[in-house]
Amino acid sequence: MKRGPGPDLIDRHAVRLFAHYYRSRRVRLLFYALAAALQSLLVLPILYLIRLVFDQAIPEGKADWLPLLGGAIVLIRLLHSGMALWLRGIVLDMVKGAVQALRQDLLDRLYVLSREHFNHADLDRMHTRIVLDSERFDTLSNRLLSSLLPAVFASAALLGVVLILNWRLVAMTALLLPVLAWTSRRAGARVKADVHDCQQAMEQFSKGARFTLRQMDLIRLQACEAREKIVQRQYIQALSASSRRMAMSFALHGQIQRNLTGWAGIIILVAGGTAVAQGGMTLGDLMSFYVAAGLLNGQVDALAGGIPELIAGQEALTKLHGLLSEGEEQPYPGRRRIAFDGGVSLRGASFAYDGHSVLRSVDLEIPPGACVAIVGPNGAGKTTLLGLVVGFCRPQAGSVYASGVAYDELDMPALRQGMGVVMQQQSFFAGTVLDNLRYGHPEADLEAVRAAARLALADDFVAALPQGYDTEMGEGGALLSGGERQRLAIARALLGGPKLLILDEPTNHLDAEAIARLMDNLLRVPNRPAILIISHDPGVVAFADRVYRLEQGRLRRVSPLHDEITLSPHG
Ligand SMILES: Nc1ncnc2c1ncn2[C@@H]1O[C@H](COP(=O)(O)OP(=O)(O)OP(=O)(O)O)[C@@H](O)[C@H]1O
Repeated sequence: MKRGPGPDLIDRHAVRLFAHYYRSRRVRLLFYALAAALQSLLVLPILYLIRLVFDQAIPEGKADWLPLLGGAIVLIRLLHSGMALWLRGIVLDMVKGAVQALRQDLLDRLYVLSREHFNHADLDRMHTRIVLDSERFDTLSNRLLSSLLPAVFASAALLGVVLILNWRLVAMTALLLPVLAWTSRRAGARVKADVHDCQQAMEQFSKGARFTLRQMDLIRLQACEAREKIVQRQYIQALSASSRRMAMSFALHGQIQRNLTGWAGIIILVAGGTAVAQGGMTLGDLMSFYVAAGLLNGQVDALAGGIPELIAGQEALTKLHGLLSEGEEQPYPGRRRIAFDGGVSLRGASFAYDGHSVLRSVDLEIPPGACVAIVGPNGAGKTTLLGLVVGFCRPQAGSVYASGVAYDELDMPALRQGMGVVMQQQSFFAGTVLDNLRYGHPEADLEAVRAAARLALADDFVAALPQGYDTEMGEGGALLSGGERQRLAIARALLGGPKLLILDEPTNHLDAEAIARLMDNLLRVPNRPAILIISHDPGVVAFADRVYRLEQGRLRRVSPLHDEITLSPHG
């Protein structure tokens, strides 16, 4: 597997993204930091009491002081614990709020991205990032605010204490600092590379598992079970090996830090013990110094031990930054809402996919209430043309208009409320027939749903299903036939009472009699919508008021009875 990123330990995009989600919480954060600092100061009276025990109570034989001093220390520790719990509550509120905001932004971002972006993106990877990396942001935030920030304050307070108690001893232990910094950087770079590899292996594994779940039919039909199992096993092995490597480098990092801070304790014992033996320091001073240094040691351990998690969180944030800032956005950002009458026109519209020209200066008029059919060979660009009408993509030249207003000005989600669309690949989710039909129109009552279903020739077969409209459809509508799905897709498109009905090959699962009945129904829909229909079926095209033929990027109007309507998909 490819090794991870270079030696730069800090990524500024990740830091900025983190700061972004805590900026609005900065007052709370400041309050929390002050409270955490106050909490860390509680160690001072404990150190003072320890000093009293060794410098006065024991040497002066004041045994009755000892329970009192011990009790005072216990009380201060209880106060410390109470504050710790209270601070934890504050941190959790902040962290969960920030994670919620990040997840919201990630999902909101999806609605901004264009259809082309989704067509090109690795959706499984995007899914893994949204779910796992936002969880890593949670872990990172918790670690940073709950343990690292208090550890910084506590370390500062304890450092002050040990400096006051004996700065020479501190200076001696400070000799270890350059070693600490150097090893930390080296070990950190290794941790970063291993974290990167492990997160990539996790994405690959997740992607593989989702492929198996989604493409089981394909795998079986192509007899690829054995091959898939080998590939999945490789992903699992890679994940296992990289997560082991990552855990080992976390452990190595921790051990190096712990050893170095442990050496500091030895220096204190040797140098401090010598000072006491030579009368340069009291035993009480040494004991409180030793306890303070021990506590400082614990805090430094907490700081150093958190570094691997910070690195893992940073990696996650870098990827999330990419998700939030990259990608092609939806083509029409307009806000204007209009009373849409179903009329759409394209004027001089040209469209190319990455330089591959599909539509050339196309003019198309769909008057309100008219039925317009488009025919043409496979790959001519009919679905692309439909994408322009729906506003999924915008022409590189020319414009599209709804009721005479350019799409550039329009609020597209509002405009689409006036459209009913049946794409070639219908979208159904695991849920009941009713859930699927009402998607987008939750207010529709059962009678309205049934009326739409009757027009789409779906009501009879749905009523005959075991649970009628409450029958489960399965993922993608897998529990129904192709023709049944097609009728339901048309019913859903009709449900909102659209002004423009757009149908891309809506009848390829229907027989001639069903097509005739369906077309007849569509033309008798109350408040008849305009209809744009792409079809190779003569039975469909015969119902159209206008027929256009799309070939080699050009759209020509042809007579419905004319020979030019070659309906074969092959031209
Ligand atoms: N998202 C895309 N990115 C790049 N090229 C695309 C994309 N979608 C379609 N194409 C290409 O654009 C051309 C027109 O495709 P389109 O789907 O519009 O044709 P069509 O007339 O609807 O075909 P069919 O009758 O087979 O459904 C084809 O050459 C196709 O390969």
